[in-house]
Amino acid sequence: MSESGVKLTSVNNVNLSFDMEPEKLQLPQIIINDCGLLMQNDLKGGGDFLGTQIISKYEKLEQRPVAIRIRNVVKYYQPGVPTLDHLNMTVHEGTIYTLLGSSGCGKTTLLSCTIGLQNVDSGDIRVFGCEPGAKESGVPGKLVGYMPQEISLYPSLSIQELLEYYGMLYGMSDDETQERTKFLIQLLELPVPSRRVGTLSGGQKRRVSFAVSLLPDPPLLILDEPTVGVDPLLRESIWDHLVDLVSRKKTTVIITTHYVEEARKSDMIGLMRNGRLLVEKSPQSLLEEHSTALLSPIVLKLCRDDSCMNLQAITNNNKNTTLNAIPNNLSMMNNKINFNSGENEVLSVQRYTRNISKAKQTKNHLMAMIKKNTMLISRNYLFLSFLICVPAIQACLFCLAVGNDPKPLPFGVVNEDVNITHPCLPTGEDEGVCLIENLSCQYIDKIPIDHISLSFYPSAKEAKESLLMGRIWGYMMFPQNYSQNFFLRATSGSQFFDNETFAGSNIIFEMDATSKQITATLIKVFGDTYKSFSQHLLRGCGYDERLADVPMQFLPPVYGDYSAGFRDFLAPSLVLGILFFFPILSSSMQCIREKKQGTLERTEIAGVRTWEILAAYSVTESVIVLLQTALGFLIMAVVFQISVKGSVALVVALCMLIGLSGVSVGFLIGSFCREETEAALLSMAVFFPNFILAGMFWPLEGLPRILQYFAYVLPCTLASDSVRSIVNRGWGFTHPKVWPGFAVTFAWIAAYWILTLILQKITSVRRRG
Ligand SMILES: Nc1ncnc2c1ncn2[C@@H]1O[C@H](COP(=O)(O)OP(=O)(O)OP(=O)(O)O)[C@@H](O)[C@H]1O
Repeated sequence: MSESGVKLTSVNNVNLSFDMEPEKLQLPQIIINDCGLLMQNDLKGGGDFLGTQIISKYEKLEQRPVAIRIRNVVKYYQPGVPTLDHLNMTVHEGTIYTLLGSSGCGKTTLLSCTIGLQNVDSGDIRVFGCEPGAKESGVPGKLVGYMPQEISLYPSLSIQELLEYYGMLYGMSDDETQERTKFLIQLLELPVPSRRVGTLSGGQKRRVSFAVSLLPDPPLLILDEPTVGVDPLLRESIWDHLVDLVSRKKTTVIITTHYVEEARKSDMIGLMRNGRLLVEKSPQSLLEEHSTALLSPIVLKLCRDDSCMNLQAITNNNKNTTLNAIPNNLSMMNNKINFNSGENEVLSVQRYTRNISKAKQTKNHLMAMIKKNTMLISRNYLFLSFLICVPAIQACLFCLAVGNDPKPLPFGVVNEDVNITHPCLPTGEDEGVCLIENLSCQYIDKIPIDHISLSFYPSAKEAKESLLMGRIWGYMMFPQNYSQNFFLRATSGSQFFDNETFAGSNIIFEMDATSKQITATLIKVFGDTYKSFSQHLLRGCGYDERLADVPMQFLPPVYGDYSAGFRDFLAPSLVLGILFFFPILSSSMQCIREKKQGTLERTEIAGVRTWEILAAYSVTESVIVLLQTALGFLIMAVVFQISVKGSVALVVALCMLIGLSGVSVGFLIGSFCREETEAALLSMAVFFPNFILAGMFWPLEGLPRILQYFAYVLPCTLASDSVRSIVNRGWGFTHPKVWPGFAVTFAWIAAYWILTLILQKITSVRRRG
């Protein structure tokens, strides 16, 4: 400004000059400069604004204690392209600091670094004298209210529930929360508090988001574009409220906006461009310096000046220097001028720290999140019932489909022992009668027709053709004179009999053995049939039927039943496997949903730690796992008659532990996946090797030796062994086959938690670094 008036001159063809005294600048003037800048000087309404009263306020402002001090901060997302470029900024206590700047200039990044969500590559940030993110800094935490640019709210909660949730997180009493809610609803003209956030308009959602940041009445408010989508009247009242907060409570506010003129109500304006602060001045001094009543032309001019200076610098430097040596132009100049507030008192965080014990804080956080999780889950009735019933449905389907004897199996018969035109007639029981003719018919008669469906063929050639065509699983052939040969063989005692008799007394089988289960079933059925046929023959002919027995005696089993099927082996571990899988999926999805909708970050900004989030989710998921376990075992007991021989409580405890293990894996997956599909694929990739190798489907002894060692370290192997031991053998916790299942699952949960916390730490350091 020249002594004679306002004279703005800039470089590179931007020539602005007002050759008149300031007091003459009373009438609106429009000046179009060389850069096409439109400037309006309307000091009619702005006269008071530029008065001495305001200037003296600014002078006072600089003497106030410093709430936020940012020095020489550099931050890169991409190497070589600084998002924050040696940025300096000072925010005094009880002031509104407006950050202006074009889209992408780094405002949000600067705010994130200020509240400790991101770290900087170099430089120093102090908030109330502490490094943000440091222990006891209170930032992120209860000292800061942050309104992110995105909505970041739970759509299925009502406004009331949402404010109650954040109230609890911030350790507010119920009365306090109610009072603040009432006030904020009135101030921000929010809809009725029972309205769900998901049903609100974009502008209403933003106001709710604003209300959340104002709720705890923190000493520091960081608001990223709070007035976007808000009508002018409401915008006015929001600003009035901020001004009131600042003057009454000495709240410090940093706000970003694209509505430049809003910034008039702030105490300080910081104009950012390309990661640098071009100017840090009060709106009044800016208006006065540029002799205009509007801020937008000043912002435009400063940006253009900066562009022009950069261009000039590049041109000059092209001649004799490298690009790196280009000075920071306006920002450097401004930084030198404005950042001399080193002597100011720096606010101490102790001033704001309320004496609240760590335990009480953790309790508040846990209670709030458990309540919120319960509300979110219970809101979606359909999904909840699906979640609870799915393991039981899966177990039912498995029990129905797996482990039953395959039947009836089509099988061929070629009987050369009898006249084919007169195949076997039913022999009946003929108990006590020694029938030694048509023995083949007696054998066929003993075959259980519900298991084997017989088809008769005139010759082996035709039966084989049918077998090759896949119409039958095999055929049996009784050779000619089978009855005589068999009788001779059976009655020869210790005498030798010729090879012809031996061969002629065998039933010949030829089969398709591609299915192990079917082949095993057929061999067992035909073996059992032979035994009952022999016993019948021996009995009828006056011999001891025990001669038909294999000379081995099997005592009754100590555990289980010789007739038990595959289902009895599979069912307990199957339920365990399903209870492991579903929590992996649901918790990884929830984690990603919270990340994507920004609510996880918002919860962290409220000072909640990762382990608390994990613990709260574990509690709500445990209730679901409990219901899933109860329903799964109830259906298995009632429908499939699988009884639990041991302690039901022990089975439930192990199932819950496995469910928690699933929740923890889910969180681990959710921590490093960005999309739901990635998480779903990874969940399956984690689950299936576990399911297959953990001896859930097939005995571990069936695995190659080297895989067996590997299988023992998997999370579900010993647990599955344990659950089988409890259900089928009735063993107690102290049995060496039972407690390791609990111990290993517990150890795995601890390992998942540690890994998740480490991962969170790394990602947050990377996010910050
Ligand atoms: N996580 C990230 N990874 C990589 N680049 C990022 C990331 N976040 C922001 N950026 C980039 O950093 C620059 C500054 O972004 P930032 O969000 O801070 O700008 P802004 O001034 O807040 O913009 P707007 O006014 O549009 O919100 C942009 O170029 C943006 O693309």
